[in-house]
Amino acid sequence: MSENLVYEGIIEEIIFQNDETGFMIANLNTHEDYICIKGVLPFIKSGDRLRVSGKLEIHPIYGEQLTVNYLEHVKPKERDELFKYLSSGVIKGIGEATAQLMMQAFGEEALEVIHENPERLLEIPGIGPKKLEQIILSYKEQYELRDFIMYFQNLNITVHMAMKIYRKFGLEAIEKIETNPYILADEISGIGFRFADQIAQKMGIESKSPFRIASGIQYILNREAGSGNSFLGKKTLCYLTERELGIPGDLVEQMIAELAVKGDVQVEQMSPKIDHMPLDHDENGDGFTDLAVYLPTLFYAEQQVALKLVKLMMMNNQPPQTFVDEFIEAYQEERGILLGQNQKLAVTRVLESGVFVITGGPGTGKTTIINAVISAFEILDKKVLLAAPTGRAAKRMTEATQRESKTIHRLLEFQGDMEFQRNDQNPLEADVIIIDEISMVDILLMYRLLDAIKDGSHLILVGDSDQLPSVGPGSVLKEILASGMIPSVCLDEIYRQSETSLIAENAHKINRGQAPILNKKDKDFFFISRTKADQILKEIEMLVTDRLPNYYGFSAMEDIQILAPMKGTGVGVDALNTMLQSVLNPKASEKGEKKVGFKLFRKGDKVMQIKNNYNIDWTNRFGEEGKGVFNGDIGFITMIDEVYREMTVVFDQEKEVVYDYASLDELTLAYAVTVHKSQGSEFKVVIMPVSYGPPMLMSRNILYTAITRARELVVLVGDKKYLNQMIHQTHEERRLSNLKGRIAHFKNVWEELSKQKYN
Ligand SMILES: Nc1ncnc2c1ncn2[C@@H]1O[C@H](COP(=O)(O)OP(=O)(O)OP(=O)(O)O)[C@@H](O)[C@H]1O
Repeated sequence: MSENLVYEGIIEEIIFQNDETGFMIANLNTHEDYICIKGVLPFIKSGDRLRVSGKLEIHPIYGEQLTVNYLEHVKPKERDELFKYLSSGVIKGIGEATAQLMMQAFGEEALEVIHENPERLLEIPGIGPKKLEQIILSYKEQYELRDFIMYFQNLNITVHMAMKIYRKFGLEAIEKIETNPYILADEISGIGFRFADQIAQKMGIESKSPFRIASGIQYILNREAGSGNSFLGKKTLCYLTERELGIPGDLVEQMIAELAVKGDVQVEQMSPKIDHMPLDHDENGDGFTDLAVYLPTLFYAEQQVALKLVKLMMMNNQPPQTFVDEFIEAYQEERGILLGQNQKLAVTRVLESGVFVITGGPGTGKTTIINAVISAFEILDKKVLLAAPTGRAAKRMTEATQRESKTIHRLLEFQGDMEFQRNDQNPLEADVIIIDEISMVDILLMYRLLDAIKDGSHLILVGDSDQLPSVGPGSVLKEILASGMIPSVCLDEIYRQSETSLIAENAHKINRGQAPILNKKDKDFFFISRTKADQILKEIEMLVTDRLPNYYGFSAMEDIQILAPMKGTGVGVDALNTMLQSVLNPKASEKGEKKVGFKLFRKGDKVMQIKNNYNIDWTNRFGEEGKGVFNGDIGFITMIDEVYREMTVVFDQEKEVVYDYASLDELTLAYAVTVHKSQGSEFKVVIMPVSYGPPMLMSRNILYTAITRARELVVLVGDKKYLNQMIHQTHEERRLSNLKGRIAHFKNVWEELSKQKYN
């Protein structure tokens, strides 16, 4: 191993620099020699004097290079050097003439003056208050920000992340973090509690410190929100925090009370009617338990969603019944169809309701009703807007209605960082808003949507309540339906007639607990019996690499999606991805690769974004730019760049996104994905292994969601015993939220108030 070498010199030439990552290659003039240095060297400029240490390595093309592991700025030594430095333009606002005057006025103390008494610069002719401000700012950037980043580098925080911290807190960040490193977890997306905890340990923060406990509680509530829960019972919260932090429970309980007083959590009596974790039951086991603890954002969102739904429901203008009857007649004639009983009811009631929910499985006519409703409102001269939670769902809606449909984020003019241009101050200019795939909308997005809808508008929510719930917290669609307060129609008759398709029919059968029709000649629903994991894997490999592309013409990469109920196990997503990557995109010398933990990415791989990133930039081939890649978006790796430490992914064949290596944890291989992650997407072909797994994941809900993702073909590979198990396992994931209760509460309050008004 080569030893650490130290050099001092002036940066003569910058060969390469990436501002985002801080990575740089430069020539250092040591007066005796030129050394090529490289590494993460943020904010270095030509003319800087540095002391660097690192190891010498031989690059096959560029020869000797020093990989820097430590860097220190050294003040320019000689008068000449100082003048050269000041006049180089490194500090904005100081050019050659000003540098000359500064040297005359302050001599070798010139830099100290900028640093310690910058107002003395006003003595120099040509420097007024405005220029002084510019000089101070640029100097800060040159020196302080550089030291700031070095400070974070020592804590293993990347330049990218350090800049995020700087943008949030400014230079005071260091002081703040030294007082309470957990603010990083609270305030900076991308830094979780565990990482902040490691930093805290490095800094010697005590395990029972109040910051640690407070941050731990917020962490648990956030983690639970990530699994769908809007709140936690206090006992469960105490237990989980105690276990995570390894501290006594009474300290946690005390901190919950303190946080509640400060408004950092919201606490309310838990209703006996809502779901509980086992721990939340009281000793008598009668189900009436202690307190529900919410993160304030979730509490507020739940309250506001309930309130706004009730408001919209209570305020609306009804069209005359004659219009509705005549419209239905005309629509049926125009389309050459006879609407079913429930379909007619849906159209009629949508027109007279402020909020209306249309649910139904595949092929039950949801899109047909959306189209009818749009026509009716347009005849009534109402402005209609359409949206769906994902890009794919919005695209499908556009195709089905021949009208523009946007993602909800776009509709609300998303600005990044959970900021939306459309809100109660600047509501959507529409009389009617129709949202498809509502089962995917979580409570936070629902709140943002409702916030931007004017009182008196019509809101129509369309979806399939048998799909899995949203990835984010809450169970919006199910709770709205369960409240029994918001008008809705469930379409239950299948209209999709097809000689060859069994997908919709089987989906409905499965939903009723009946066995699906399998393996009929010339149909689109197959089951291949294999019992052992390696046989299932082999069969899937053959289908993807040979039979489906060669005999049916499906593209293995674009058309076929493998869905699996779980990640682990012999036929889980991880095992499938390893196998499929090796056969569909094998290693080759010209393909770049990047390993992140256990994950290996290779140029050409199919990948999926696994969390919402509202701030990441994309560009497309038309030069358009935008922000945001969302949980479940699928794309392909087109470039892995070791020098820039970046990976480029193209989503939807057009949106190009560049990922810094530091954010590769937002991606995963996607030859196979979990059924949960596939929600809201559709694929031509779905293949699913059906094998042993935990009962929670071997459920009807998962099977139903998986097969309803397929447009043209479903192939299940596995053991019939487990297929039957899935059809009969109706246990659903339990989510802690109380939208239902709040809707009922606000409706009662509204009715009471209305009565008082008229008495
Ligand atoms: N009353 C009806 N009479 C005849 N055909 C109908 C009727 N309602 C719907 N259809 C037809 O049934 C098919 C499925 O309807 P539609 O696409 O509206 O259902 P969907 O619930 O939106 O389905 P999916 O959710 O699977 O997209 C379409 O071809 C549609 O034209």
